[in-house]
Amino acid sequence: MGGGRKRRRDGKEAPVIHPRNRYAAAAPDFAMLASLYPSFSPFVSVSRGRASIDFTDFSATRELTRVLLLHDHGVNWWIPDGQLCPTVPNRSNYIHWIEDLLSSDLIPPISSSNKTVRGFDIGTGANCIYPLLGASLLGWSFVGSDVTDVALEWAKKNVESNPQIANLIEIRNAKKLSCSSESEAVVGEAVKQNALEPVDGVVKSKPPILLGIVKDSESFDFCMCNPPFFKSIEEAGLNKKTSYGGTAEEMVCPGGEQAFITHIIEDSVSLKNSFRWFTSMVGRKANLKLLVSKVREAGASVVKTTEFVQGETARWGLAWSFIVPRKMIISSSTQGKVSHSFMLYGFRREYGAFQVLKSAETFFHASNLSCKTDTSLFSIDVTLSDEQAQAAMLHHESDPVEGSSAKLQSAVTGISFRISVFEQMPGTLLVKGSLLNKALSGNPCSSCE
Ligand SMILES: C[S@@+](CC[C@H](N)C(=O)[O-])C[C@H]1O[C@@H](n2cnc3c(N)ncnc32)[C@H](O)[C@@H]1O
Repeated sequence: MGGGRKRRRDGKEAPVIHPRNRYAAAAPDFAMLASLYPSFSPFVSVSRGRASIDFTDFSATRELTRVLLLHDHGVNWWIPDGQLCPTVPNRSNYIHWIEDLLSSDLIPPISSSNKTVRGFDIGTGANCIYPLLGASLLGWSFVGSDVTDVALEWAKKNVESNPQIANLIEIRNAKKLSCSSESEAVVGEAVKQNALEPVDGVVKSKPPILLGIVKDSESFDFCMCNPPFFKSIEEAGLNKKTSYGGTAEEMVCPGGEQAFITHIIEDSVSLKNSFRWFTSMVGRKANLKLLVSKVREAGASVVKTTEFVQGETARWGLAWSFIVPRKMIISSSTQGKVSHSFMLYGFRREYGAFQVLKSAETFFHASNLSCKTDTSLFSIDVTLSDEQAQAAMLHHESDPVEGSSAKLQSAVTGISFRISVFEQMPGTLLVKGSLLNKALSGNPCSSCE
Protein backbone atom coordinates (compact mmCIF):
# COMPACT_ATOMS: atom_id res chain seq x y z
CA MET A 1 0.00 0.00 0.00
CA GLY A 2 3.03 2.24 0.41
CA GLY A 3 4.06 4.91 -2.08
CA GLY A 4 0.71 6.75 -2.13
CA ARG A 5 -2.04 6.48 -4.73
CA LYS A 6 -1.10 5.55 -8.29
CA ARG A 7 -1.96 7.92 -11.11
CA ARG A 8 -3.74 6.89 -14.28
CA ARG A 9 -2.89 7.95 -17.80
CA ASP A 10 -5.49 10.74 -17.55
CA GLY A 11 -3.64 12.09 -14.49
CA LYS A 12 -6.43 11.16 -12.07
CA GLU A 13 -5.64 9.13 -8.98
CA ALA A 14 -6.53 5.46 -9.27
CA PRO A 15 -8.95 4.31 -6.57
CA VAL A 16 -7.52 2.17 -3.82
CA ILE A 17 -9.08 -0.51 -1.66
CA HIS A 18 -10.95 1.10 1.25
CA PRO A 19 -8.46 1.73 4.10
CA ARG A 20 -10.75 0.00 6.62
CA ASN A 21 -11.15 -3.07 4.39
CA ARG A 22 -9.56 -5.92 6.30
CA TYR A 23 -7.67 -6.89 3.13
CA ALA A 24 -6.25 -3.37 2.59
CA ALA A 25 -2.93 -4.10 4.26
CA ALA A 26 -2.47 -7.62 2.91
CA ALA A 27 -4.33 -9.82 0.43
CA PRO A 28 -5.67 -13.15 1.73
CA ASP A 29 -2.93 -15.66 2.48
CA PHE A 30 -3.92 -18.71 0.42
CA ALA A 31 -1.16 -20.94 1.83
CA MET A 32 -2.20 -20.22 5.40
CA LEU A 33 -5.90 -20.81 4.56
CA ALA A 34 -5.02 -24.09 2.81
CA SER A 35 -3.14 -25.29 5.89
CA LEU A 36 -6.12 -24.48 8.12
CA TYR A 37 -8.97 -25.66 5.88
CA PRO A 38 -8.49 -29.09 4.25
CA SER A 39 -11.47 -28.48 1.89
CA PHE A 40 -9.65 -25.43 0.44
CA SER A 41 -6.26 -27.09 0.15
CA PRO A 42 -6.95 -29.03 -3.15
CA PHE A 43 -7.66 -25.72 -4.92
CA VAL A 44 -4.34 -24.12 -3.98
CA SER A 45 -1.21 -24.46 -6.08
CA VAL A 46 2.20 -22.94 -5.45
CA SER A 47 4.28 -21.46 -8.23
CA ARG A 48 7.62 -19.66 -7.64
CA GLY A 49 6.86 -19.66 -3.93
CA ARG A 50 3.49 -17.95 -4.45
CA ALA A 51 0.25 -19.74 -3.51
CA SER A 52 -2.79 -19.12 -5.71
CA ILE A 53 -6.02 -20.66 -6.95
CA ASP A 54 -7.51 -21.13 -10.41
CA PHE A 55 -9.93 -18.19 -10.65
CA THR A 56 -11.59 -19.72 -13.73
CA ASP A 57 -12.81 -22.63 -11.58
CA PHE A 58 -16.17 -21.81 -9.93
CA SER A 59 -15.60 -24.44 -7.22
CA ALA A 60 -12.32 -22.75 -6.30
CA THR A 61 -13.71 -19.20 -6.12
CA ARG A 62 -16.71 -20.42 -4.10
CA GLU A 63 -14.47 -22.30 -1.66
CA LEU A 64 -12.26 -19.21 -1.30
CA THR A 65 -15.31 -17.09 -0.44
CA ARG A 66 -16.49 -19.74 2.02
CA VAL A 67 -13.17 -19.89 3.90
CA LEU A 68 -12.70 -16.09 3.92
CA LEU A 69 -16.17 -15.57 5.39
CA LEU A 70 -15.53 -18.28 7.97
CA HIS A 71 -11.94 -17.41 8.87
CA ASP A 72 -12.14 -13.62 8.84
CA HIS A 73 -15.80 -12.99 9.70
CA GLY A 74 -16.95 -16.10 11.60
CA VAL A 75 -19.73 -16.55 9.02
CA ASN A 76 -20.99 -19.95 7.78
CA TRP A 77 -21.91 -19.71 4.12
CA TRP A 78 -22.72 -21.67 0.98
CA ILE A 79 -24.44 -21.28 -2.43
CA PRO A 80 -25.61 -23.81 -5.01
CA ASP A 81 -23.62 -24.37 -8.23
CA GLY A 82 -23.84 -21.53 -10.72
CA GLN A 83 -25.24 -18.86 -8.37
CA LEU A 84 -23.36 -15.57 -8.23
CA CYS A 85 -20.30 -15.97 -6.00
CA PRO A 86 -19.23 -12.73 -4.29
CA THR A 87 -15.61 -11.75 -3.73
CA VAL A 88 -15.34 -10.77 -0.09
CA PRO A 89 -12.75 -7.93 -0.41
CA ASN A 90 -14.74 -6.25 -3.21
CA ARG A 91 -18.10 -6.45 -1.48
CA SER A 92 -16.51 -5.11 1.75
CA ASN A 93 -15.56 -1.86 -0.04
CA TYR A 94 -19.23 -1.01 -0.66
CA ILE A 95 -20.07 -1.68 3.03
CA HIS A 96 -17.25 0.61 4.20
CA TRP A 97 -18.29 3.36 1.77
CA ILE A 98 -21.79 3.27 3.27
CA GLU A 99 -20.18 3.39 6.71
CA ASP A 100 -18.42 6.62 5.58
CA LEU A 101 -21.69 8.10 4.30
CA LEU A 102 -23.46 7.32 7.57
CA SER A 103 -20.70 8.83 9.69
CA SER A 104 -20.49 12.02 7.59
CA ASP A 105 -22.42 14.89 9.13
CA LEU A 106 -23.40 16.21 5.71
CA ILE A 107 -27.00 15.28 6.39
CA PRO A 108 -28.55 14.71 9.82
CA PRO A 109 -29.52 11.19 10.91
CA ILE A 110 -33.12 10.08 10.51
CA SER A 111 -34.95 10.35 13.81
CA SER A 112 -35.30 6.90 15.24
CA SER A 113 -35.15 5.63 18.79
CA ASN A 114 -33.41 2.47 17.56
CA LYS A 115 -29.62 2.95 17.68
CA THR A 116 -28.86 -0.06 15.44
CA VAL A 117 -28.08 0.98 11.87
CA ARG A 118 -30.77 -0.45 9.57
CA GLY A 119 -30.17 -1.14 5.89
CA PHE A 120 -32.16 -2.50 2.97
CA ASP A 121 -30.27 -4.73 0.51
CA ILE A 122 -32.12 -4.75 -2.82
CA GLY A 123 -31.53 -8.10 -4.55
CA THR A 124 -29.62 -9.80 -1.77
CA GLY A 125 -29.13 -12.96 -3.88
CA ALA A 126 -28.64 -16.53 -2.71
CA ASN A 127 -25.30 -15.36 -1.32
CA CYS A 128 -26.88 -12.70 0.97
CA ILE A 129 -23.41 -11.18 1.07
CA TYR A 130 -24.15 -7.60 2.11
CA PRO A 131 -26.35 -8.42 5.11
CA LEU A 132 -23.86 -11.09 6.26
CA LEU A 133 -20.91 -8.69 5.98
CA GLY A 134 -22.75 -5.65 7.40
CA ALA A 135 -24.09 -7.60 10.38
CA SER A 136 -20.83 -9.45 11.17
CA LEU A 137 -18.46 -6.50 10.61
CA LEU A 138 -20.54 -3.65 12.00
CA GLY A 139 -23.57 -5.06 13.82
CA TRP A 140 -25.99 -3.51 11.29
CA SER A 141 -29.47 -4.94 10.82
CA PHE A 142 -30.88 -5.60 7.35
CA VAL A 143 -33.87 -6.39 5.26
CA GLY A 144 -32.62 -8.29 2.22
CA SER A 145 -35.07 -8.60 -0.68
CA ASP A 146 -35.11 -10.83 -3.74
CA VAL A 147 -37.48 -12.24 -6.33
CA THR A 148 -36.22 -15.71 -7.24
CA ASP A 149 -37.08 -18.84 -5.28
CA VAL A 150 -33.48 -20.01 -5.18
CA ALA A 151 -32.22 -16.65 -3.88
CA LEU A 152 -34.92 -16.44 -1.21
CA GLU A 153 -34.34 -20.06 -0.11
CA TRP A 154 -30.54 -19.82 0.08
CA ALA A 155 -30.42 -16.35 1.56
CA LYS A 156 -32.61 -17.65 4.40
CA LYS A 157 -30.38 -20.74 4.77
CA ASN A 158 -27.29 -18.53 4.97
CA VAL A 159 -28.93 -16.40 7.67
CA GLU A 160 -30.10 -19.43 9.69
CA SER A 161 -26.59 -20.95 9.57
CA ASN A 162 -25.37 -17.94 11.57
CA PRO A 163 -27.33 -17.76 14.83
CA GLN A 164 -24.96 -15.06 16.15
CA ILE A 165 -26.36 -12.54 13.62
CA ALA A 166 -29.59 -14.22 12.44
CA ASN A 167 -31.78 -11.87 14.48
CA LEU A 168 -30.30 -8.91 12.58
CA ILE A 169 -31.36 -10.09 9.10
CA GLU A 170 -34.83 -10.45 7.56
CA ILE A 171 -35.22 -11.89 4.07
CA ARG A 172 -38.19 -10.40 2.22
CA ASN A 173 -39.93 -11.70 -0.90
CA ALA A 174 -40.22 -8.80 -3.37
CA LYS A 175 -42.20 -10.80 -5.92
CA LYS A 176 -45.53 -9.64 -4.64
CA LEU A 177 -46.47 -6.05 -4.07
CA SER A 178 -47.58 -5.63 -0.48
CA CYS A 179 -51.13 -4.36 -0.27
CA SER A 180 -51.11 -1.91 2.60
CA SER A 181 -53.39 1.07 2.14
CA GLU A 182 -50.43 3.47 2.20
CA SER A 183 -48.63 1.44 -0.46
CA GLU A 184 -51.75 1.41 -2.64
CA ALA A 185 -51.95 5.18 -2.42
CA VAL A 186 -48.26 5.56 -3.22
CA VAL A 187 -48.47 3.08 -6.11
CA GLY A 188 -51.52 4.96 -7.43
CA GLU A 189 -49.46 8.14 -7.40
CA ALA A 190 -46.61 6.33 -9.19
CA VAL A 191 -49.05 5.26 -11.93
CA LYS A 192 -50.02 8.90 -12.41
CA GLN A 193 -46.34 9.79 -12.69
CA ASN A 194 -45.73 7.06 -15.27
CA ALA A 195 -43.56 4.92 -12.99
CA LEU A 196 -46.00 2.13 -13.76
CA GLU A 197 -47.11 1.66 -17.32
CA PRO A 198 -50.73 1.05 -18.36
CA VAL A 199 -50.74 -1.53 -21.16
CA ASP A 200 -54.02 -2.00 -23.08
CA GLY A 201 -55.82 -0.19 -20.30
CA VAL A 202 -54.43 -2.58 -17.70
CA VAL A 203 -51.73 -1.37 -15.36
CA LYS A 204 -48.74 -3.60 -15.93
CA SER A 205 -46.45 -3.00 -13.02
CA LYS A 206 -42.69 -3.14 -13.26
CA PRO A 207 -41.41 -5.70 -10.76
CA PRO A 208 -41.51 -3.89 -7.42
CA ILE A 209 -38.18 -2.89 -5.95
CA LEU A 210 -38.75 -0.63 -2.95
CA LEU A 211 -42.22 0.82 -3.33
CA GLY A 212 -44.69 -1.67 -1.87
CA ILE A 213 -41.88 -3.78 -0.40
CA VAL A 214 -40.89 -1.25 2.25
CA LYS A 215 -43.65 -1.39 4.83
CA ASP A 216 -45.65 1.58 6.07
CA SER A 217 -43.81 3.57 8.73
CA GLU A 218 -40.56 1.60 8.23
CA SER A 219 -37.42 3.70 8.09
CA PHE A 220 -33.88 2.81 7.07
CA ASP A 221 -30.50 4.47 7.34
CA PHE A 222 -29.66 3.34 3.82
CA CYS A 223 -30.49 1.05 0.96
CA MET A 224 -27.88 -0.64 -1.18
CA CYS A 225 -27.97 -2.64 -4.39
CA ASN A 226 -25.74 -4.64 -6.67
CA PRO A 227 -28.18 -4.56 -9.59
CA PRO A 228 -28.52 -6.92 -12.54
CA PHE A 229 -26.11 -5.03 -14.80
CA PHE A 230 -26.99 -6.42 -18.22
CA LYS A 231 -29.81 -6.19 -20.78
CA SER A 232 -29.21 -9.72 -22.06
CA ILE A 233 -27.22 -12.79 -21.12
CA GLU A 234 -25.16 -12.23 -24.30
CA GLU A 235 -24.23 -8.78 -23.03
CA ALA A 236 -23.22 -10.33 -19.71
CA GLY A 237 -20.72 -12.35 -21.74
CA LEU A 238 -18.17 -14.57 -20.18
CA ASN A 239 -15.12 -13.29 -18.42
CA LYS A 240 -12.67 -16.01 -19.38
CA LYS A 241 -10.22 -14.88 -16.70
CA THR A 242 -12.53 -15.61 -13.77
CA SER A 243 -15.51 -17.76 -12.86
CA TYR A 244 -17.84 -16.32 -10.28
CA GLY A 245 -21.06 -17.92 -11.56
CA GLY A 246 -24.15 -15.76 -11.97
CA THR A 247 -27.43 -16.93 -13.51
CA ALA A 248 -29.51 -14.92 -16.01
CA GLU A 249 -31.96 -14.00 -13.22
CA GLU A 250 -29.10 -12.53 -11.22
CA MET A 251 -27.25 -10.73 -14.00
CA VAL A 252 -29.94 -9.63 -16.45
CA CYS A 253 -33.05 -7.45 -16.38
CA PRO A 254 -35.00 -5.62 -19.09
CA GLY A 255 -33.13 -2.37 -19.76
CA GLY A 256 -30.11 -3.49 -17.71
CA GLU A 257 -28.74 -1.57 -14.74
CA GLN A 258 -29.89 1.76 -16.15
CA ALA A 259 -33.56 0.70 -16.03
CA PHE A 260 -33.17 -1.04 -12.65
CA ILE A 261 -31.51 1.93 -10.94
CA THR A 262 -33.90 4.37 -12.61
CA HIS A 263 -36.69 2.36 -10.98
CA ILE A 264 -34.95 2.76 -7.59
CA ILE A 265 -34.68 6.53 -8.23
CA GLU A 266 -38.41 6.69 -9.05
CA ASP A 267 -39.25 4.75 -5.89
CA SER A 268 -36.93 6.96 -3.85
CA VAL A 269 -39.04 10.03 -4.66
CA SER A 270 -42.05 8.41 -3.01
CA LEU A 271 -39.97 7.02 -0.15
CA LYS A 272 -37.78 10.09 0.40
CA ASN A 273 -38.64 10.25 4.10
CA SER A 274 -38.09 6.53 4.72
CA PHE A 275 -34.36 6.42 3.92
CA ARG A 276 -31.45 8.60 4.93
CA TRP A 277 -29.31 7.48 2.00
CA PHE A 278 -30.29 5.69 -1.20
CA THR A 279 -27.32 3.95 -2.82
CA SER A 280 -26.55 1.62 -5.70
CA MET A 281 -23.55 0.12 -7.35
CA VAL A 282 -23.19 1.08 -11.03
CA GLY A 283 -21.34 -1.06 -13.58
CA ARG A 284 -20.72 1.43 -16.40
CA LYS A 285 -19.31 4.93 -16.13
CA ALA A 286 -21.59 6.20 -18.93
CA ASN A 287 -24.60 5.03 -16.91
CA LEU A 288 -23.24 6.71 -13.78
CA LYS A 289 -23.32 10.14 -15.46
CA LEU A 290 -26.84 9.60 -16.72
CA LEU A 291 -28.07 8.33 -13.37
CA VAL A 292 -26.51 11.30 -11.54
CA SER A 293 -28.60 13.59 -13.80
CA LYS A 294 -31.73 11.56 -13.08
CA VAL A 295 -31.12 11.77 -9.35
CA ARG A 296 -30.72 15.54 -9.59
CA GLU A 297 -33.86 15.84 -11.71
CA ALA A 298 -35.70 13.80 -9.07
CA GLY A 299 -34.86 16.60 -6.61
CA ALA A 300 -32.22 14.92 -4.43
CA SER A 301 -30.53 17.39 -2.11
CA VAL A 302 -27.20 15.54 -1.97
CA VAL A 303 -25.53 13.30 -4.55
CA LYS A 304 -22.29 11.41 -3.97
CA THR A 305 -20.31 9.06 -6.18
CA THR A 306 -17.24 6.91 -5.71
CA GLU A 307 -15.18 4.41 -7.65
CA PHE A 308 -14.60 0.99 -6.16
CA VAL A 309 -11.51 -1.14 -6.58
CA GLN A 310 -12.83 -4.36 -8.11
CA GLY A 311 -9.76 -6.22 -9.37
CA GLU A 312 -9.61 -5.56 -13.12
CA THR A 313 -13.25 -4.44 -13.39
CA ALA A 314 -14.25 -0.88 -12.55
CA ARG A 315 -17.43 -0.31 -10.55
CA TRP A 316 -18.94 2.86 -9.15
CA GLY A 317 -21.09 3.78 -6.18
CA LEU A 318 -23.95 6.26 -6.43
CA ALA A 319 -25.61 7.71 -3.31
CA TRP A 320 -28.32 10.32 -2.93
CA SER A 321 -30.57 11.75 -0.28
CA PHE A 322 -33.57 14.04 -0.04
CA ILE A 323 -32.74 15.14 3.49
CA VAL A 324 -31.86 18.83 3.69
CA PRO A 325 -28.12 19.04 4.35
CA ARG A 326 -26.67 20.82 7.30
CA LYS A 327 -25.13 24.16 6.45
CA MET A 328 -21.38 23.86 6.67
CA ILE A 329 -19.60 26.98 7.86
CA ILE A 330 -16.00 27.67 6.96
CA SER A 331 -14.84 31.00 8.23
CA SER A 332 -11.53 32.71 7.83
CA SER A 333 -10.00 35.78 9.32
CA THR A 334 -6.48 36.98 8.84
CA GLN A 335 -4.79 40.17 9.90
CA GLY A 336 -5.61 42.85 7.35
CA LYS A 337 -8.56 40.95 5.93
CA VAL A 338 -11.90 40.02 7.44
CA SER A 339 -13.95 37.57 5.52
CA HIS A 340 -16.52 35.00 6.27
CA SER A 341 -17.58 32.19 3.99
CA PHE A 342 -19.89 29.27 4.13
CA MET A 343 -21.19 26.54 1.88
CA LEU A 344 -24.83 26.04 1.08
CA TYR A 345 -25.82 22.56 -0.04
CA GLY A 346 -28.96 21.11 -1.43
CA PHE A 347 -30.24 23.80 -3.76
CA ARG A 348 -32.53 22.67 -6.53
CA ARG A 349 -31.10 23.08 -10.03
CA GLU A 350 -33.12 26.18 -10.77
CA TYR A 351 -31.58 28.08 -7.83
CA GLY A 352 -28.05 28.97 -8.83
CA ALA A 353 -25.63 31.74 -7.84
CA PHE A 354 -27.52 34.30 -9.92
CA GLN A 355 -30.86 33.68 -8.19
CA VAL A 356 -29.27 33.84 -4.74
CA LEU A 357 -27.57 37.13 -5.66
CA LYS A 358 -30.86 38.58 -6.91
CA SER A 359 -32.65 37.50 -3.70
CA ALA A 360 -29.91 39.21 -1.65
CA GLU A 361 -30.27 42.35 -3.75
CA THR A 362 -34.04 42.39 -3.18
CA PHE A 363 -33.47 41.91 0.54
CA PHE A 364 -30.99 44.82 0.79
CA HIS A 365 -33.25 47.12 -1.22
CA ALA A 366 -36.19 46.22 1.02
CA SER A 367 -33.97 47.01 4.03
CA ASN A 368 -33.26 50.44 2.54
CA LEU A 369 -29.55 49.75 2.09
CA SER A 370 -27.54 51.02 -0.83
CA CYS A 371 -26.19 48.18 -2.94
CA LYS A 372 -24.67 47.56 -6.34
CA THR A 373 -24.76 44.19 -8.07
CA ASP A 374 -22.08 43.05 -10.51
CA THR A 375 -23.52 40.02 -12.29
CA SER A 376 -20.30 39.35 -14.17
CA LEU A 377 -18.44 38.95 -10.84
CA PHE A 378 -21.44 37.35 -9.11
CA SER A 379 -21.02 39.87 -6.32
CA ILE A 380 -23.00 42.57 -4.59
CA ASP A 381 -21.46 45.56 -2.76
CA VAL A 382 -23.48 46.91 0.14
CA THR A 383 -22.90 50.22 1.87
CA LEU A 384 -24.36 51.25 5.20
CA SER A 385 -24.54 54.94 6.08
CA ASP A 386 -23.01 56.11 9.39
CA GLU A 387 -26.43 55.94 11.04
CA GLN A 388 -27.23 52.51 9.62
CA ALA A 389 -23.82 51.21 10.68
CA GLN A 390 -24.21 52.61 14.22
CA ALA A 391 -27.70 51.14 14.44
CA ALA A 392 -26.43 47.76 13.27
CA MET A 393 -23.65 47.83 15.90
CA LEU A 394 -26.06 48.75 18.69
CA HIS A 395 -28.44 46.05 17.54
CA HIS A 396 -25.65 43.48 17.65
CA GLU A 397 -26.09 42.69 21.35
CA SER A 398 -24.69 39.16 21.17
CA ASP A 399 -21.11 40.26 20.59
CA PRO A 400 -19.04 37.65 22.42
CA VAL A 401 -16.07 39.92 23.13
CA GLU A 402 -16.76 42.65 25.62
CA GLY A 403 -16.02 46.12 24.29
CA SER A 404 -15.36 45.07 20.67
CA SER A 405 -18.67 46.59 19.56
CA ALA A 406 -17.77 49.87 21.19
CA LYS A 407 -14.33 49.79 19.54
CA LEU A 408 -15.97 49.24 16.19
CA GLN A 409 -18.46 52.03 16.70
CA SER A 410 -15.66 54.48 17.28
CA ALA A 411 -13.97 53.27 14.06
CA VAL A 412 -17.09 53.21 11.95
CA THR A 413 -17.91 55.90 9.49
CA GLY A 414 -20.17 53.78 7.33
CA ILE A 415 -19.56 50.13 6.44
CA SER A 416 -19.08 48.63 3.01
CA PHE A 417 -18.97 44.94 2.41
CA ARG A 418 -19.06 42.61 -0.57
CA ILE A 419 -20.99 39.39 -0.90
CA SER A 420 -19.89 36.97 -3.61
CA VAL A 421 -21.69 33.79 -4.56
CA PHE A 422 -19.91 31.00 -6.41
CA GLU A 423 -21.55 27.88 -7.76
CA GLN A 424 -19.18 25.01 -6.90
CA MET A 425 -21.36 22.45 -8.67
CA PRO A 426 -25.09 22.22 -9.27
CA GLY A 427 -26.82 22.47 -5.89
CA THR A 428 -23.76 23.67 -3.95
CA LEU A 429 -22.90 27.35 -3.45
CA LEU A 430 -19.99 29.06 -1.72
CA VAL A 431 -21.04 32.38 -0.20
CA LYS A 432 -18.26 34.77 0.78
CA GLY A 433 -18.63 38.07 2.61
CA SER A 434 -15.74 40.50 3.02
CA LEU A 435 -15.43 43.97 4.51
CA LEU A 436 -14.36 46.63 2.06
CA ASN A 437 -13.53 49.35 4.63
CA LYS A 438 -9.77 49.39 5.03
CA ALA A 439 -9.96 50.87 8.54
CA LEU A 440 -12.20 48.09 9.70
CA SER A 441 -10.45 45.26 7.96
CA GLY A 442 -7.18 46.19 9.67
CA ASN A 443 -8.99 45.87 12.98
CA PRO A 444 -10.68 42.49 12.80
CA CYS A 445 -13.76 42.11 14.86
CA SER A 446 -14.38 38.74 16.45
CA SER A 447 -18.10 38.94 15.86
CA CYS A 448 -17.48 38.97 12.10
CA GLU A 449 -15.29 35.88 12.12
C1 LIG B 1 -26.33 -9.06 -9.37
S1 LIG B 1 -27.36 -9.95 -8.26
C2 LIG B 1 -26.72 -9.39 -6.70
C3 LIG B 1 -26.68 -10.45 -5.64
C4 LIG B 1 -25.89 -10.04 -4.38
N1 LIG B 1 -26.46 -8.86 -3.78
C5 LIG B 1 -24.45 -9.78 -4.72
O1 LIG B 1 -23.98 -8.64 -4.63
O2 LIG B 1 -23.77 -10.74 -5.10
C6 LIG B 1 -28.90 -9.11 -8.44
C7 LIG B 1 -30.02 -9.72 -7.62
O3 LIG B 1 -31.18 -8.91 -7.77
C8 LIG B 1 -32.32 -9.76 -7.75
N2 LIG B 1 -33.48 -9.02 -8.29
C9 LIG B 1 -33.87 -8.81 -9.56
N3 LIG B 1 -34.99 -8.05 -9.60
C10 LIG B 1 -35.30 -7.75 -8.32
C11 LIG B 1 -36.33 -6.99 -7.69
N4 LIG B 1 -37.27 -6.39 -8.40
N5 LIG B 1 -36.33 -6.91 -6.34
C12 LIG B 1 -35.37 -7.51 -5.60
N6 LIG B 1 -34.38 -8.24 -6.15
C13 LIG B 1 -34.34 -8.36 -7.48
C14 LIG B 1 -31.87 -10.95 -8.57
O4 LIG B 1 -32.67 -12.08 -8.34
C15 LIG B 1 -30.44 -11.11 -8.04
O5 LIG B 1 -30.40 -11.99 -6.95
